[in-house]
Amino acid sequence: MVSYKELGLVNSKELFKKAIEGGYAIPAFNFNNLEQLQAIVSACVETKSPVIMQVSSGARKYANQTLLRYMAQGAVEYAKELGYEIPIVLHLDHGDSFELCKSCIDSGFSSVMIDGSHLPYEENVALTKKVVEYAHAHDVTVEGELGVLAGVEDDVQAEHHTYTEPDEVVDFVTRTGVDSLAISIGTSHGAYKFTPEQCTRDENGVLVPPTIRFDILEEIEKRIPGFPIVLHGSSSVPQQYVETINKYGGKLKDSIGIPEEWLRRAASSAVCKINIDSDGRLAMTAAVREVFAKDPAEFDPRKYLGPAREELKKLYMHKTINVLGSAGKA
Ligand SMILES: O=C(CO)COP(=O)(O)O
Ligand SMILES: O=C[C@H](O)COP(=O)(O)O
Ligand SMILES: [Zn+2]
Ligand SMILES: [Zn+2]
Repeated sequence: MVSYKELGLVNSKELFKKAIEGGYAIPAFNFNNLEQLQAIVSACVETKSPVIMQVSSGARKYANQTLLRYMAQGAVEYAKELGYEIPIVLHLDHGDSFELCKSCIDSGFSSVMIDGSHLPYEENVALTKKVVEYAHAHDVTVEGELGVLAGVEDDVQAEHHTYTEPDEVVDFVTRTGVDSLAISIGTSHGAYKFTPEQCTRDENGVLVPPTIRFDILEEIEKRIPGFPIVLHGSSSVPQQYVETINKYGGKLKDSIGIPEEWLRRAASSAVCKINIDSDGRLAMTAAVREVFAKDPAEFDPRKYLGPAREELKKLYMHKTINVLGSAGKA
């Protein structure tokens, strides 16, 4: 049993409070390996941004929960070495059971998500409340979810969005005691958020997706003013990465994300945590493919993971400065 406090990590409470007051959002970046961790920390130190480093079920399977926890502990020291102390939250992304949340809390996570959004409402309330009781006894913050995002979410595949029902949010947050609420307003996980048929084209022929449901976000904000809202599925799928990947042998078709202006708009409201994973995957893949295409004789992993890490750092700096507004807030 180890408390995150001994590891120099923080929970999300203060960060969310400041983010709502300041009209910006805290980045929540997923990590699975060393290069991603280095990119996250160095980007956020350089831009002086607080950060949430999150661990998905895929990451736990790939890299091992214990190793990832030690890496996050190392991140705190690494930031100091780089010359600036930033608040770092270690968060469980899409936790699916009480046992998993408990094991993360017991091993030093400072924040957990319990995603009961696929369950019937009363079961979601009961499960979330149980996690909150355990987490709060350890000063760990909890994110719950209402509404289901379309697309693949962990092992659950939903064909259509089930938008968050604004009428449910007051009951859910008061009965569960959650610290933040993830909502479904039309974003989705992965690099294929919209089909080209759902989009229109602007004067340059660039695909513009249909809008997300800001009206639902506004309704939710009216019901629970000042309560921290979380947006999942918030990658923008930068087209330059898609082009680079396809130029160097990749086959990504019709990859469309959430325009960054929309995320800026969300960040200036009660949305105070924005989850970005796919954009990082695209940045790394583009960089690796470019090295492989230009220098097929290369076989030192540092020679392709190094450029991937650099590209990822650039992407994350851009997100904190130009999209979320969290730069300078640490
Ligand atoms: O929501 C996410 C992680 O929980 C990530 O979303 P993206 O797939 O849009 O990056
Ligand atoms: O929400 C999903 C995240 O993007 C992580 O997905 P993953 O389980 O494939 O790591
Ligand atoms: Zn969910
Ligand atoms: Zn998610």
